[in-house]
Amino acid sequence: MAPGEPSSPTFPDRNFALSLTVIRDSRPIVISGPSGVGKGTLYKLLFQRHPDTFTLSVSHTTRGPRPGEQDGVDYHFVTREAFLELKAKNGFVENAEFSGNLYGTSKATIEEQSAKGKIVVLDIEVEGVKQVRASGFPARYVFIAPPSEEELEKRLRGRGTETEASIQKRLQRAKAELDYSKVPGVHDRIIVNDDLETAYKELEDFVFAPPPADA
Ligand SMILES: Nc1ncnc2c1ncn2[C@@H]1O[C@H](COP(=O)(O)OP(=O)(O)OP(=O)(O)O)[C@@H](O)[C@H]1O
Repeated sequence: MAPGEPSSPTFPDRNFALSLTVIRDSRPIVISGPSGVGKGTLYKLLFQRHPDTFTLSVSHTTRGPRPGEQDGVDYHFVTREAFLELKAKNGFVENAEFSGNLYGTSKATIEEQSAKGKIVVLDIEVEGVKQVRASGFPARYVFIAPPSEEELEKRLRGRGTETEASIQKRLQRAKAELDYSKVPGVHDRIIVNDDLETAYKELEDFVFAPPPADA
């Protein structure tokens, strides 16, 4: 190029180009799928490659904070009484009890996080997905499926975070989750997480797609 000649912008890669894309559909994104399928891996990549665009929803819980956990960052830590009061006021899009503790995603939290200009991502279980759908709260739904049950088991074992009993419980639950994912109209997109980069690109394309006319 001759000195003084105007330069045309060139993008080093597609990720950089996409990171400049303004997201057109601002509804929260509900990600579900069996434990160990790679949901966290996929949305962490999305957050990393598009800084300041997304935020993970902060749940309410009645369990006590673990060392290092911060109120308002990891969870909103509340008393059982406060949780039930909010639930009575229809303040949750979804809630559930696990091991004697209550967990839920509040409408106010999603609205506050959205008001900061971020796209809120919810990582929730199938029962939660059903509740968000039933609540009528506007959202889009993506299900992450494993290439096979064998591969799911391999990933759960490979992660090294679960006991044998926990692995069996998660695999059992995975069967019901995979069955539910086949019900027409529940999810807007089903992504098979076989090759990570391929699955990531599918997620990225879904997330940056314009809203449908009826959304
Ligand atoms: N496409 C892939 N190919 C191979 N391994 C993968 C792939 N995606 C994720 N993994 C691995 O699978 C394991 C489970 O992934 P991850 O923890 O993201 O699952 P998850 O769906 O978020 O699970 P949970 O619901 O229990 O939090 C991790 O060790 C991760 O590195």
